[in-house]
Amino acid sequence: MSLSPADQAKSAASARALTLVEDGMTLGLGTGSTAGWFVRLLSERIKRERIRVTGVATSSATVWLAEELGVPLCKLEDVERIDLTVDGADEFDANLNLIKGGGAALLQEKIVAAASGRMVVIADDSKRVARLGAFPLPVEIVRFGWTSTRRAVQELLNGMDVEGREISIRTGSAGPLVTDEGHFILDLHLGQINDAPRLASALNAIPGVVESGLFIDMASMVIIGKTDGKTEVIERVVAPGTSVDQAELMRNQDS
Ligand SMILES: O=C(CO)[C@H](O)[C@H](O)COP(=O)(O)O
Repeated sequence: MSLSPADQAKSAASARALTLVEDGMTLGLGTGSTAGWFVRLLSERIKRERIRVTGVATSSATVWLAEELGVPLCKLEDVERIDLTVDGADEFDANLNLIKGGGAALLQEKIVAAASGRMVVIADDSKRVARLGAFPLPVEIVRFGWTSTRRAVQELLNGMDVEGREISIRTGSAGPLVTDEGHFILDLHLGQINDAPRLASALNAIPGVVESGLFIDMASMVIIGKTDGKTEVIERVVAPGTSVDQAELMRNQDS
């Protein structure tokens, strides 16, 4: 079967991430088309090599996919720790900070990533940016009083170093889209975010905001799949959670 260039890139990144998987691991399974590739390749490896791994899914969509492909799952509440999470991203920058949530799964994705020893992002080159923000930033909010929360987010943006300030409510087939956790999503059209850590903290301080799609200092590695099947790895050498200023990043190119 010949793959489209986009799928070639996603599958190359996923195959490289699969080499990090060891027998006996508990794995966080991300959401989206790239993470879907990882789940498919993982299922093939489980069947081929009979490795015993357990997945923790980050969305109902990933639960369905993993179940269909025979990848064993457990709930996050039933495990003490996740060894490795592999997930996609909507944008990543040179500090390995991310925008996630294009697939509306940012809340479970962030909880799973935070519970993981290591978060590895798989992506193609289109997700690499000099500054985060061209992709609308998803912010998950509770439904109660959501228009007040939107106003509070708007007021916050007025004092933030961003390029644009438009906010939209994400819609599904019948009004506002409801996430797996029963919330709404605001999409913040910011163009460019000049201080992502500050914006992430400020958003989380607003009552009614559950989480934003800014993943700051959470990823330890980004694997970039190329359309020719090669990969590039960007790795954070220091432990996740250390400040960006201290983070030294190492690049290595596959041949
Ligand atoms: O954050 C996500 C879902 O909430 C996805 O990881 C992100 O949207 C990337 O998806 P894709 O791999 O399909 O481009």
